[in-house]
Amino acid sequence: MSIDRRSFADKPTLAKELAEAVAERINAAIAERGSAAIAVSGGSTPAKFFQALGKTKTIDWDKVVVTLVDERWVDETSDRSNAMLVNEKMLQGPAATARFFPLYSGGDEPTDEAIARTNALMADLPQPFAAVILGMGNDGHTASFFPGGDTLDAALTGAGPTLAIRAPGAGEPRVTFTLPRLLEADGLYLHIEGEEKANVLDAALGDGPVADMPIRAVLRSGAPVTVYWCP
Ligand SMILES: O=C(O)[C@H](O)[C@@H](O)[C@H](O)[C@H](O)COP(=O)(O)O
Repeated sequence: MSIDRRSFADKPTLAKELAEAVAERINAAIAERGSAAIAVSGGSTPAKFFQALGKTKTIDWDKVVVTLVDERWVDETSDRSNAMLVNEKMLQGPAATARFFPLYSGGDEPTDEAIARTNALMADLPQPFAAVILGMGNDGHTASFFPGGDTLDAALTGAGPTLAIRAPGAGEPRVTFTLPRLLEADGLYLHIEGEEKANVLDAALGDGPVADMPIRAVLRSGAPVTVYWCP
C-alpha cells in the first residue's frame, strides 16, 4: 500500500495545507495540459478546505472545472446538496470564474436517462483529474461506495464515469463517480478529521472484506493516497 498519513495540529491548518497541495496540482495540470479538473467530496468535513482553496489567487480559475466525487440526488436548493456547498464555500471570490459540472441532472430519481445526461456532461471534463479529494464516513464508505450499496460492485470496478447507487446508510439515492475514474488523478487525497475517523481508517487498513468497508478498495488499489488528518 502506498498510504502517506499526515497529521496537522488543527482544522484551519489542515484546510490551509490541503488547499496549498491541491492548488499546486491544479497549477501543474494547467501548465502541462492547459486546464484542470478537480473532484471534491461533500458532507460536513470539507467546508474550511473549500474556503481556503476558493480564496487562492495564484490559480487561473477560468481554466478550472470543479465537480463532485459523489452527490445526493437532490437539486441545488436542498441543504443536502453537495453542489450547493461547493458553490457557497468554494466558488466565490477568485474561484467564482471556475466552471462547475454538477452530478445531479434533474428529476426525483437517478434514472438511466438522468445518469446518461450526467455522463454526457462528464465527457467534457479535462482528464485526468488534477486532484481528487475523498472523505470517509464512520461506516467505512467513501464517495458513495456504501456498505450494502445496490450497485457497489459496479461502482468499484465500472468505467462509469458515474452511476446511481442506493444504500441503507445513504439517505437519498446517490450518484457517484466509479472508483476507476477517481483513480485517474494526478493526486489522490483522503481528508478526515477526529479520533473516530482515525480509528475507522486503522480498521480499514486491517484485514477484512471490501464490502464491509468499501474505502478498502481505494486503500488496496495501489494508487498513492495522501491522508490529511487532524484531531
Ligand atoms: O456526499 C457525501 O456524503 C460524501 O461525499 C461522502 O462520501 C462524505 O465524504 C462522507 O460521508 C464523510 O462525510 P462527513 O464529512 O460529513 O463526515
